[in-house]
Amino acid sequence: MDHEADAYRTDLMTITRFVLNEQSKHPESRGDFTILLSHIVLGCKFVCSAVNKAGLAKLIGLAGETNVQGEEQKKLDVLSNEVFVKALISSGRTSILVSEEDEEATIVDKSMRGRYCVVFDPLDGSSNIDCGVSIGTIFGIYAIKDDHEPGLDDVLQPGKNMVAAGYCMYGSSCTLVLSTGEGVNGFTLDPSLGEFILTHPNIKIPKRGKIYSVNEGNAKNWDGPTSKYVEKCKYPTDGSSPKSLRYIGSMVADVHRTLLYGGIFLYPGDKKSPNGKLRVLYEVFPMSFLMEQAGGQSFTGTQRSLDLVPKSIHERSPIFLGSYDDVEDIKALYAAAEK
Ligand SMILES: O=P(O)(O)OC[C@H]1O[C@](O)(COP(=O)(O)O)[C@@H](O)[C@@H]1O
Ligand SMILES: [Mg+2]
Ligand SMILES: [Mg+2]
Repeated sequence: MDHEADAYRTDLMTITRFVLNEQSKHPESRGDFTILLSHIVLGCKFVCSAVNKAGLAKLIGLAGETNVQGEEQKKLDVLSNEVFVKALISSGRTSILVSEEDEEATIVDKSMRGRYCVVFDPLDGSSNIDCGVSIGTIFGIYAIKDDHEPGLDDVLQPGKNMVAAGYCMYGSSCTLVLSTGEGVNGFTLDPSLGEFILTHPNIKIPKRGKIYSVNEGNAKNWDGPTSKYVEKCKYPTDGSSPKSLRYIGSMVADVHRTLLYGGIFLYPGDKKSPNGKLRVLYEVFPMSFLMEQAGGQSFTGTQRSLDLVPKSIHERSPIFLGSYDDVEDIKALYAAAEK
């Protein structure tokens, strides 16, 4: 194909086309999910544009201060939350929303209700915003039964009941990774088209990886199995090479690298925080769902992460996720510690 023709390619698989194709495999589908997803995609594009302008925004006023027009500058995580709440409600396809930024779940007004509940972290890794490191949005979707008054029970469900999960990473490019329970696919935003294009079809995580990813500054408070595991990453006793350490401190970016290159990401519980830091509903579950769909595993230190049944919407859990064989190793250490 010559250059000119290449510039006008219309056979590109956009995310909308991709989801419509998936929808056509399910004749009973009413298209609600496709509409919901198109609203999530719009939210991601909006936040991506705001993140790209974050440095410039300081020229007209710092977050929390007033700009030259006398308007208050919103912090990016507050702004992102508003964007997603509005996008999700206006889709007319949601009944309950749970956001990291809102203490209570939002029950959608009767007139706008639909068949889905969305749990989300509107801006993950927000402490990294000011230094330009990759950050992201994480989301998980549950379906609710028709003619059902929505309540917390609809979202306090094990992660294995999710019908879809994904994240969008605002990095050197804007990448949306999605699973509807039939594998994992990655889409990159083409800024000139304003469309997410399928660039990473059918992502499979390598069975074993060469990288471990953890905040080692917490090591003095770790339990035995986590300490032993990290020690083995650095000083393997089976003749294998030591693993490399990579830790960005943005879950989306650390998990994205783990998904593509393999290895393990861990945020364990420790003496100070027995349940770790990451939130079950909108961090642990969506990422665990994607990891399993890509052939990897996710473990809490006691069980498969997706089997957890959360009791409250902002509950936390330790998490160990990544390549199948690497997670097997940490599972074996926890099993041995129980004996
Ligand atoms: O700084 P720490 O303790 O290593 O924690 C890093 C983790 O905290 C988070 O930033 C928490 O997410 P939020 O920014 O959404 O609160 C994760 O993205 C990341 O994995
Ligand atoms: Mg987060
Ligand atoms: Mg957040």
